[in-house]
Amino acid sequence: MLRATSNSLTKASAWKNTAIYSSVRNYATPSATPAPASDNKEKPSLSQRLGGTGRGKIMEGSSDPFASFLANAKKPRNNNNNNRNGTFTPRNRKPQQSEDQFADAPEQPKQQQQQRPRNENNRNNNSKNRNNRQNRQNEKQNVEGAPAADQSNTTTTNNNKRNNKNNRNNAQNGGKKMNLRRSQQPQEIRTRRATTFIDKDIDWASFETTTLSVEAPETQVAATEKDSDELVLKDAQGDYGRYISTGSDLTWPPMIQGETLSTLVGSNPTFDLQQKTAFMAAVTKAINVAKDKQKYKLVAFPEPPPVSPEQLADATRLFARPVNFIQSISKAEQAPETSKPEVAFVGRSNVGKSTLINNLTNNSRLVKTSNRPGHTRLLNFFDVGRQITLVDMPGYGFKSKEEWGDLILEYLSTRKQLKRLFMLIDPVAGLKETDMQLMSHLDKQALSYQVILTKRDRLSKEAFAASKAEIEKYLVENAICCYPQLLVTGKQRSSKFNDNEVVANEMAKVKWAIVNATGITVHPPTKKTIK
Ligand SMILES: Nc1nc2c(ncn2[C@@H]2O[C@H](COP(=O)(O)OP(=O)(O)OP(=O)(O)O)[C@@H](O)[C@H]2O)c(=O)[nH]1
Ligand SMILES: [Mg+2]
Repeated sequence: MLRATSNSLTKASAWKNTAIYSSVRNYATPSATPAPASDNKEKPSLSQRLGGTGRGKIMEGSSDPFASFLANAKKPRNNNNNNRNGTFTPRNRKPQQSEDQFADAPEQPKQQQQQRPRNENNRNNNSKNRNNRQNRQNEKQNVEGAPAADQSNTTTTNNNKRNNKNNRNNAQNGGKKMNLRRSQQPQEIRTRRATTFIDKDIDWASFETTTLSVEAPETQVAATEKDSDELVLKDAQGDYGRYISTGSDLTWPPMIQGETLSTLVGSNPTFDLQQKTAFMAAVTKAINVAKDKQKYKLVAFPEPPPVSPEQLADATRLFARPVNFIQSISKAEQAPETSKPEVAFVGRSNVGKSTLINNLTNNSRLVKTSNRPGHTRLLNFFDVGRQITLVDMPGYGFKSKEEWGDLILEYLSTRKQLKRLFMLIDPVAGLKETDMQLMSHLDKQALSYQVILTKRDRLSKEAFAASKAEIEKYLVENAICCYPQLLVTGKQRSSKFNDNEVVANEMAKVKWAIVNATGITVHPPTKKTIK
């Protein structure tokens, strides 16, 4: 078991041994060793540096991310082996860890066995198929991240089509059903050591160095109309929308907590220095014009307006359009180059991410699902109606692997097309430590996310309401970039708990939330569809 409380480990060193730390270190806070808290007190605050009066807060226990960003912004980032500090860090090298830290993680040989062929179709095809060589070649391409869609161009026979279908499934599931000889497997796969990406045994909260809080709307002091006008951040509609992305229909409240934003902006590497500087200058100005600075705090989350029948119809129309698998990737830089807005689904393994994508698109065969946790192993991209992209992700927590966590975090940190992350939570299990840890990470990265409660059909009305209330309470008290409205999904089936009509309505709301997050206008129906 992973023991963060082990005497041999200090808290700080345990934190450094985690995947999320190493990812944050590489993408968010370039300095390898955070400066001690005492050092930070000496520095001028962020808003002071920007000409303000010093409300910008220096993060305790780590270097100011904005300062780090300034220091390192010009340095080219090498994705291979060199980190931003110019120090050599082999990509697969693990952070130092004590021998027993990942003692529960299965060693690699077991993993290799899992990746040996288990696909009935594949095996049959391989024994009978005269196009074995082509089949193997296709599989190899899959492993290397080649888009499955491209492979369909090469199909000429039925056998080949079957092979491609298998290969596509292989691609989506991380090559799990590969029929490669050991010597053909990429070195990277063979040498990996299985472990979980965020482990529940770690007391993550104790490693927090920054406290970001949200005040409930009732406790806020109303601004005068003039102040409000001055405080409105017009820039929010532009490049900075992502920091406070709430969808096109929402009006963001006039005041924003400068401390929170300075932390968020500073730690988000997606925007360039110029953008950050301009944005922070605007925030600093907004904070400074407030008459009583102590009273002006973040105005929590905006309330979402009710969804109109027309909006629901628009969303339903979009998801009735053709859906195509685009590509599976094992490295963030392989992500398809598309300008379409994107939403991604993240959550613990087995929470129902892949199933939700199937339900949304009404195609139960689009993504492979399984009651075995850890089924999806790559990021899978799907085009919906040529307007938006959906991304299915591997799960974290039970049966997850460190490299999947790295892949997810790298994708989240670098993908500009990403408009909102949908975070799935199973209300039967409730919020887990790993969920909270990810939320905290997203808050620091200023990535907006919305919670979807899955498996509604597995709980009675009362039990579901209780679980939902508990999760909502946590979000209100802790989450920052979380969209205020919780969504719900469940299987359409007759069970003593289930109300199919309610579940169908909820699904329409999820569809609308996606349309809203991406900010698209759904194309009107064509003449053909009107007939
Ligand atoms: N009853 C019920 N079962 C569900 C629901 N959604 C998913 N499941 C089941 O939960 C299991 C896991 O579903 P997946 O969609 O594969 O879960 P995942 O989050 O993609 O899992 P990984 O790929 O392993 O991370 C499957 O057996 C699904 O049938 C739901 O809303 N209700
Ligand atoms: Mg899945």
